Amino acid sequence: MEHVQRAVEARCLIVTSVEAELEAVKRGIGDNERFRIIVGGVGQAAAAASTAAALALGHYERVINMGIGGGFRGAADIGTIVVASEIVAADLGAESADGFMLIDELGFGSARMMIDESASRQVAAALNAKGFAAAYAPILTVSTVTGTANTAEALSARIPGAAAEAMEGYGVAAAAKLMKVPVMEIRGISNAVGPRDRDAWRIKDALQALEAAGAALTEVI
Ligand SMILES: O=C(O)c1cccc(C(=O)CC[C@H]2O[C@@H](n3cnc4c(=O)[nH]cnc43)[C@H](O)[C@@H]2O)c1
Repeated sequence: MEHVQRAVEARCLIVTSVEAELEAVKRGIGDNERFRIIVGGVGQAAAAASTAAALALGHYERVINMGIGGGFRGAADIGTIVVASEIVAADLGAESADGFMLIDELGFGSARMMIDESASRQVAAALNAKGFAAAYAPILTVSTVTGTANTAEALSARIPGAAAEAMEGYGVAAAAKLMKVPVMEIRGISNAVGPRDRDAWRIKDALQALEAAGAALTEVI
């Protein structure tokens, strides 16, 4: 009888913004066919389009948005990792005389995307067990990198407990939701959220954190 050997299908789709992030995650994951990593571009629109296209063309059990991100002071230091407990579109809404209104208040769905809680908690725990500081907390998706203390404070007040911000999570999560696939977001922290100082970004530290997160994924997923 003819023996038919099926190629191992990637079960998990990982979406980064740029090539350097992909390479860092790849170093952590190693030669593991269960994971496929793509560069989805910067910003929610690029990330959503790339993720939706990949999910339409392949079968995946889960999607993970990974990359570097800004950490809120007192919640996530540079070089640490934040695993999202929820993904929040923090600047999607409307301004009013009474303050900012998230899309929930406008009646257009929710700014909050549920994540795969069990797997996310396990990844954070696995990282902490290995000595890498990993918080399990809300990650904000913003269209503009925060560049002032005022905006950092406003975002912290808007979403209590937020530990990090980045620019793609909500877009990836929107595509995953459409395709009914569980989603996660993991960020290696490169900079503090607040007054803009690009020279102070520690990208190497953040990419090393991402590498550790990639390795932890192979133990949990
Ligand atoms: O210059 C490099 O070598 C380099 C290497 C890896 C990544 C980058 C990026 O600039 C990635 C852009 C990506 O970063 C996220 N990000 C990082 N910090 C913040 C922040 O404070 N607020 C919002 N987003 C942040 C974001 O998701 C961008 O897509 C450069």
